[in-house]
Amino acid sequence: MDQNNESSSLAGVRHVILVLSGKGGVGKSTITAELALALRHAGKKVGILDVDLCGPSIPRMLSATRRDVHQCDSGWVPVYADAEKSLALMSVGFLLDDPDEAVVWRGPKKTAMIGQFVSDVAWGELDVLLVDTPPGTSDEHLAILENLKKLKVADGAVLVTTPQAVSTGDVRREATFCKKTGLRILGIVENMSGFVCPHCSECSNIFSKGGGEELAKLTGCPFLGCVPLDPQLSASLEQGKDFLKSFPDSATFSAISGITKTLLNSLQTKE
Ligand SMILES: Nc1ncnc2c1ncn2[C@@H]1O[C@H](COP(=O)(O)OP(=O)(O)OP(=O)(O)O)[C@@H](O)[C@H]1O
Ligand code: SF4
Repeated sequence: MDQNNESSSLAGVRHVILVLSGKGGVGKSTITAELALALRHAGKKVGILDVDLCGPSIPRMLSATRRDVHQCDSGWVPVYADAEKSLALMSVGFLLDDPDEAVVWRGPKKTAMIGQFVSDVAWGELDVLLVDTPPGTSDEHLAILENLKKLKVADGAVLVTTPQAVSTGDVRREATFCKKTGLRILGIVENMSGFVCPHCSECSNIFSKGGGEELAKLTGCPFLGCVPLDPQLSASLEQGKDFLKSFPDSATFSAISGITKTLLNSLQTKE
């Protein structure tokens, strides 16, 4: 990370990674949450900034709903998802009176909120800050990128796709967005890649496979790996439980750990 941001609230953050997808519902928040948990298991201090203002799902997935954000001298104190304070979260979900309330804001209000998230959250020392974004390329994307670019702190993006999404072009548009805005693509994750049977743990490819790898080849970006569609993973997220802790012998655990290791290596080679 460029140390041009010494006085900013991100001064103690070593790496900032945006998690992007072309389409909604492909598992961007799931991958963000699982990457954060895997990094924490690897001994890293992690933060998640949820800029999906209209559909903030990070608080629920990490069992942190109905928590309040407090002020300190250096800004907003993030909500910690664990007692050790190694997983810090900030989301508009913490600022709403009712977490199910719909956020219906125009562009300028969203831009101002994201500006405040970047300048006012007292993250402290973090190894990695993951930024969960809405699908596509919206006001939120432009606002977060503009703010991060001013501070020269964005390491790059992880693109999440499903095996078949490459044919729709949405995710290719997302890759073009990264290229146009000068955001490095750290890698592509293929999510919902095969289905893990809840009874026998066998993984079957119900859709086509290989869309993520194909996209990586098309765009010249690294391929980070595949995460299967695993009912135990969605159940854990619904209940705000740490899947990686509950299912350490599963193929999904190995997949998420492998992706996290590759991502960490790519950050280290950049340092
Ligand atoms: N690998 C997976 N295995 C099982 N369920 C998954 C997996 N990935 C995502 N899901 C489930 O799919 C749903 C959508 O996932 P998620 O909210 O992460 O998508 P998203 O791309 O962030 O959506 P949005 O467009 O709303 O931001 C959730 O219910 C989640 O639990
Ligand atoms: S073995 Fe096949 S049919 Fe039987 S539970 Fe597993 S996936 Fe389903």
